[in-house]
Amino acid sequence: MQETTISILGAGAWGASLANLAIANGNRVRVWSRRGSETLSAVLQGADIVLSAISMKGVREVASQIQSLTPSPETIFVTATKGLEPETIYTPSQIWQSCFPHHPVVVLSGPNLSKEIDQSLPAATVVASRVATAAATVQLAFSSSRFRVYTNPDPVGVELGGTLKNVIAIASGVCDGLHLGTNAKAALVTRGLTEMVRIGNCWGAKTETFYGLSGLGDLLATCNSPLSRNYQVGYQLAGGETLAQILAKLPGTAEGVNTCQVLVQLARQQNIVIPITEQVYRLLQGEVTPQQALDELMLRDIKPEYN
Ligand SMILES: NC(=O)C1=CN([C@@H]2O[C@H](COP(=O)(O)OP(=O)(O)OC[C@H]3O[C@@H](n4cnc5c(N)ncnc54)[C@H](OP(=O)(O)O)[C@@H]3O)[C@@H](O)[C@H]2O)C=CC1
Ligand SMILES: O=C(CO)COP(=O)(O)O
Repeated sequence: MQETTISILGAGAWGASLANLAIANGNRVRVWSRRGSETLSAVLQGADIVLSAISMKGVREVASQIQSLTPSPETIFVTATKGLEPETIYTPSQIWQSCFPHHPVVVLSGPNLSKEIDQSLPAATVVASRVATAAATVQLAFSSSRFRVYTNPDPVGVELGGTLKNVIAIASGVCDGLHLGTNAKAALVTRGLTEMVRIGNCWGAKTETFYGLSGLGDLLATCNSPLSRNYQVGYQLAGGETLAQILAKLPGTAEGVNTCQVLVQLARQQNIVIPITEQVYRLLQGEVTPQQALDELMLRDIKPEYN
């Protein structure tokens, strides 16, 4: 296998898992963390691929720092973050691309609960870019018998699948926490996917992308797994804990909490109908109880399934 030099930014759960996958494939891998001893400049030296697994709140800051280091024009930037920037409503790949307009940017996203990947359980993911050769390079660097990597030409669609499903995963945690049953869960996930497509189309994402691994695939994984931090937030809200209590003890980042706020702001500006996301927002704000949110959704005006 061709040896590639990969610099991974962020030594959280997902950064560490991706580093291990890349090392196992024989790549030269360096990991940067703001808490570590190595400088960003040293870790980026000679990198063919710079992969960011930084949580949303740190992406802009780190991308700006790298701008001043003028990386080689061949460097491929890969983003594995699943969130939205509140001030600009940019996705992480849009931030990277705006900071590095002449570099290829690749999105890596899929049903990839890091704890399962750390146990070497099989998983699949998607690497998406407008630059097909860049996606192929990343595919080759990460593909193995336990991690199957597909390419895709719709980066924003792939990225939004991973980002938008986090809000539905919170709702799914509530659904299971209230013991609403399998029919309710199926309805929630299916109508959640409809909301994801509706929002995604505003960004110009392709509808079909949401029916792939990075959309439906990741939706199924996170809506059905207690390993998902977003699911855990919903489950614990259903148990009567406050958001502040839950976040204080949550292991790592639940991006869906901030994503939900950004989506509601966008939907209100652009008249997009996203009732599940609206109810998750109201629940996170403490404006409704889980039972009230459920009643609001069930008692909406009756309508055709598609319109
Ligand atoms: N865990 C998973 O299963 C998966 C996670 N993701 C996505 O990957 C992203 C990271 O998730 P995860 O690793 O689980 O989260 P963690 O909370 O475990 O790690 C977040 C990482 O981001 C770093 N970070 C945050 N803010 C800054 C900043 N301002 N400057 C530098 N570094 C910063 C943290 O550094 P520090 O430790 O110093 O705070 C940490 O290394 C999220 O967007 C998540 O949705 C995607 C797929 C799977
Ligand atoms: O995105 C993920 C799996 O694909 C991880 O989900 P959580 O961030 O909810 O843990």
